[in-house]
Amino acid sequence: MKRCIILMLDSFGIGASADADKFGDAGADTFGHIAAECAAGNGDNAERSGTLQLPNLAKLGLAHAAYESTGSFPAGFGDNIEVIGAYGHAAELSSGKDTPSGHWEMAGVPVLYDWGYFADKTHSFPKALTDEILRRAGLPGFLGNCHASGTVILDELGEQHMQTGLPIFYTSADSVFQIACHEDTFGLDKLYQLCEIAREVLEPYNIGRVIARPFIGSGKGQFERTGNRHDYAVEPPAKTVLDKLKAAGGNVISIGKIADIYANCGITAKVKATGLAALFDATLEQVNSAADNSIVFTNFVDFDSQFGHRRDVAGYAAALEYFDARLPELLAKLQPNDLVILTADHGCDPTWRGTDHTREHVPVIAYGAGLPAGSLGLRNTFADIGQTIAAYFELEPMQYGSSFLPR
Ligand SMILES: O=P(O)(O)O[C@H]1O[C@H](CO)[C@@H](O)[C@H]1O
Ligand SMILES: [Mn+2]
Ligand SMILES: [Mn+2]
Repeated sequence: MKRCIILMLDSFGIGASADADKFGDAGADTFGHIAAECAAGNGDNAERSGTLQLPNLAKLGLAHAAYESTGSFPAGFGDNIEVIGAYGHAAELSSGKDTPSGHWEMAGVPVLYDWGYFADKTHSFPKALTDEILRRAGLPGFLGNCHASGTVILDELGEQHMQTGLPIFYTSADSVFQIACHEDTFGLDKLYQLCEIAREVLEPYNIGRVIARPFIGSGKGQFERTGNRHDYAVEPPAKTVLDKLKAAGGNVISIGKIADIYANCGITAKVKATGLAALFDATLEQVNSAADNSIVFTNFVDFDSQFGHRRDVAGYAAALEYFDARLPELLAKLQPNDLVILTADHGCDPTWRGTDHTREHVPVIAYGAGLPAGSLGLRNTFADIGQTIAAYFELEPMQYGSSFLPR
């Protein structure tokens, strides 16, 4: 029986990579800075306090991977534990530090071209673009037209949106066109239709994702984004290891955002879940039932969207501790030959300036399938994971990456 369980901790970087300076991210370290802030007493909230405690992740090799990435153990972690997993840190080959690039590269397909970006912080979108979207949607105008944090812009423009019915268009340092609309006053279906129009009109602009950002609430300070977020990604530029397993008759079970991020390519089943707890529950359920030749692939988006982009150190720490506490439940469900991979798609250091992603190494933790415990060292591309998965399922090798599975 062969099953691979991929746990993608969205944004959980473990230290700046050699090329981080090109992104303004030299010194960023999502894991290290969260641990340092917690140890300094700056990571307390209603749910947690004090030093960051991740005993189960550390046992798999997470802290050792961070040590090899940065040259020091994160505060509160050390060499005083027996590591049972194979652990490494991987640099990104793709030119961007965005979610699709990180996910596709992990699955064997780095993005070596540049995405289109809306670089201007204000008046971000070309008039011809927004005119065409509005014309096709039959709307008289729009709000926003800037770089923004998706929660801050709701406080700024949410009420005006409810009064006027005009959608909020915004972007960020990522290759994204985001549309925020109220679920009740604008309507969810109308928002999805608008996003589909935008996806079409954006074709020549080479933008990675259009994202529907529905929200609810009555006014400033009350608005909340809902789990009905939907990402409209372009398709990966080549076949990923997911496509290859699907073509070979295997199962690829998406939990959470995975199917959206791969534009449904290589996916055979989709499970929706919102929030860290529900995503973890859904993962356990699928690990219970997944057949031979399956990938169970979960994106834990909250680390990124709720805490990394929100620059919420305590929230990020609490979420990590929650994930860590539940990890033994997953390990207890594994079949003898199952392979667990724990990784991330980029960093999003909550102590860093701004609200964008950070260019970092990601953890490469592999456990099971007869892999010996110990260091996998620096991996030059996230695609080493995809190549490993291809080797595990005895699929034809991917173009990029080297497998770390013992032969
Ligand atoms: O601030 P919010 O809307 O969460 O946006 C974040 O989420 C988007 C997709 O990752 C990026 O554009 C990033 O800036
Ligand atoms: Mn991401
Ligand atoms: Mn993000």
